[in-house]
Amino acid sequence: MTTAGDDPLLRAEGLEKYYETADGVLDRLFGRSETVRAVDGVDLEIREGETLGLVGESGCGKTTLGRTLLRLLEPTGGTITYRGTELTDCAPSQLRALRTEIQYVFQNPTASLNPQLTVADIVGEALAVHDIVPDDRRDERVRELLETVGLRADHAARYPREFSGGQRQRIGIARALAVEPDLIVCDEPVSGLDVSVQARILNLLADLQDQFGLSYLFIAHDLSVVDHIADRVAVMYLGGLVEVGTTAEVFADPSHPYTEALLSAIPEPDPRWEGDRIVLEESVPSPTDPPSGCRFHTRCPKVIPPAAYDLETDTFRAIMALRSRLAETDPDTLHSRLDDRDDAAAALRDAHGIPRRLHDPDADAVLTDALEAAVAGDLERARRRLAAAFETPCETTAPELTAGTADHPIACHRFDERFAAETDSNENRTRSNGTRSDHAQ
Ligand SMILES: Nc1ncnc2c1ncn2[C@@H]1O[C@H](COP(=O)(O)OP(=O)(O)OP(=O)(O)O)[C@@H](O)[C@H]1O
Repeated sequence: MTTAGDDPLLRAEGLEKYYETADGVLDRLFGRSETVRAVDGVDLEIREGETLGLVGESGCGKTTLGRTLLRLLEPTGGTITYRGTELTDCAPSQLRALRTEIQYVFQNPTASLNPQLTVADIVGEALAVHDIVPDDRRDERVRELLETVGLRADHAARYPREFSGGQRQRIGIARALAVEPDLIVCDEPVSGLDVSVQARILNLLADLQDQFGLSYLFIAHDLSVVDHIADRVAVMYLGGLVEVGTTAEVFADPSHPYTEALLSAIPEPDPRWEGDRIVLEESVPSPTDPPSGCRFHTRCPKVIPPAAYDLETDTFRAIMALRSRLAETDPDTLHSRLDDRDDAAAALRDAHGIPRRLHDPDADAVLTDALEAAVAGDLERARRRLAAAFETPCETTAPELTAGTADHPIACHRFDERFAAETDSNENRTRSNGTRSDHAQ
């Protein structure tokens, strides 16, 4: 279906969409506004005739990216090029013309269809606005479109409320098709529908693609849906893409730890999937204050431990959790909780799942010193000691979507040669886990 190697149909480079949360002038005046970095430097290509799946947890910025690509939302940075024309520079009249070529199918068909209008009006409106067919042919064209999406021609006279969820989504698809687009952004088009209805809508989209040579950006949080429909998949985390590749490759051999975790969470994983189930702790951090370096490092099961110490990833993750707990803790609160405990330092280790003695004596000495400082009330020293000693490259350097291959790029230091030494020594530790474990000490 794809024509890899040709110029892409649409290309986004360094695309950004930041929201300002200030409600008005007063909020801005008193500095009560926050910047939500919903899409933060995305490079993306959609190729002619392909379906590109866009996946990620709720709040990662998928909808914002989809809508910004069409300039339904104004980008705050970066460029979007469609068939060689830069959308970000387009005058409104040119953009209106291009809108016939790129369409959007909304997640919630009920909310996106005006309940006051008949189906003929809803689908016909697009024909009229863009002057697609002469007025006297409009009704006929609406009836044809309804039949194309598997509805009956006589449904034209009815109102959206008279249809089921799946039928409403077909109306949304007919409306998008009316202007004879080349590219349709489908935003969770089957979520909320029964599984059997989902399958019928997905089949319809595939048939329409074959019939009209359409390209799709298919946004979904359900990876099994994407596995069925997408040629390639782009994985999004907290405003950025972390991995892009063919669906077959990404599903069979996910590289980014975030992709691995998403795939492992599918209720009935793909038979090609051979990894363990990975439970991601906590939810996606706020895009108003995203973590430094790799945004996923705070949740990453494979975060790279510092090269200076011989630490297993699990132990290092536990130390990171202690670090972030101490960074957030008020000194008085900590002191009052630990004050009357002789074993306060050991209790802090236990509470975070850190072994009473680390295998690496140097690492243990730093940790012991930091815990003693914390227990003595010198939280600042504890924080400094931990931050200086237990710093991961994942928190200091943001990975770019350049590791891996050109066709399967991955934004993860584990695939970046610059961090090969750290990654290799960590992999060796993990492999030798059977013979030695921090937790066995
Ligand atoms: N109009 C807005 N103003 C401020 N913040 C917004 C706005 N719209 C979305 N956001 C925030 O931007 C981030 C990305 O939201 P977005 O809806 O694009 O994510 P998503 O991956 O599509 O999530 P979902 O699957 O839940 O729709 C979220 O933190 C969201 O709260």
